[in-house]
Amino acid sequence: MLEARNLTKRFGKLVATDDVTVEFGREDGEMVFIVGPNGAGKTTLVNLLTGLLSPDSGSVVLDGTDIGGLRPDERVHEGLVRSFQVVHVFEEMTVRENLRTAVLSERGKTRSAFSFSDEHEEVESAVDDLLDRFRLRDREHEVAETLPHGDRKLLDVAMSFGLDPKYLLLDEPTAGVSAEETEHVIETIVEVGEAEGVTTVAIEHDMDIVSAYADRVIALHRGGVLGEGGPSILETDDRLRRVLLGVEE
Ligand SMILES: Nc1ncnc2c1ncn2[C@@H]1O[C@H](COP(=O)(O)OP(=O)(O)OP(=O)(O)O)[C@@H](O)[C@H]1O
Repeated sequence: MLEARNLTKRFGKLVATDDVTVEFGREDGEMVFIVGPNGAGKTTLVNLLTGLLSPDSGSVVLDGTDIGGLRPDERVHEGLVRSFQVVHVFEEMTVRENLRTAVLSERGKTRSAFSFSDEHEEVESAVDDLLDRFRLRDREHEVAETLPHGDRKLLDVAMSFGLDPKYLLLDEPTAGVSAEETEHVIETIVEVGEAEGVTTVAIEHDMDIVSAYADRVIALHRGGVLGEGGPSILETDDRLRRVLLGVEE
């Protein structure tokens, strides 16, 4: 279980995260969407969870342990992995080479336990697995910068996945992806998360996607939690609906 307990973050006078207490994670993983109008504090919350920002007060607790003292890279080793709104891939490397760097980085921890040839085989087979799961097999020898945006995004998420997350936090995975590719991208991410029991937490602005794929929705507004529940709250919670539509402050 990943928990935010009474997290507060201020930028000067602005309270970007206001006493937020939320939990993520079921035994078999879940798909959680964080929604809210521009400036609601969605990215700030993700940055606090992953350690890119330190809270002014409150704590981040992973499986019962306060991880506030851990750097972002140390949190990755604990299974807390994030990807950014802007794709972070090695542009001049092929899809396969990119995925290999992620798998090698994850294995850096255990490298001494393998002989070179065993390790080589295991790495390549982990890369094959990612290519298949993220439906990138046809593209494996293509250079990242030439990929359509949807596949670049999938490559980016696949690289995060190569780091063996228990919790995968995605900042707007469908941002900049064409309408035709959006469903393919989100469907693939949801499918892989479900198959591996990974809890995926995604910031999302497209309410059709949230309705279709969420196990749970957390709505933020002015830094605080406005509502939380199954995707039906998008219809049934009138205030929440109006805030998301931008017709109520
Ligand atoms: N580093 C910073 N310094 C000052 N203000 C910041 C900083 N980061 C975020 N903010 C402010 O904090 C508030 C919350 O920002 P945040 O990016 O978390 O919102 P968001 O819900 O992710 O918005 P969007 O949907 O537009 O990405 C905003 O008013 C933003 O301008």
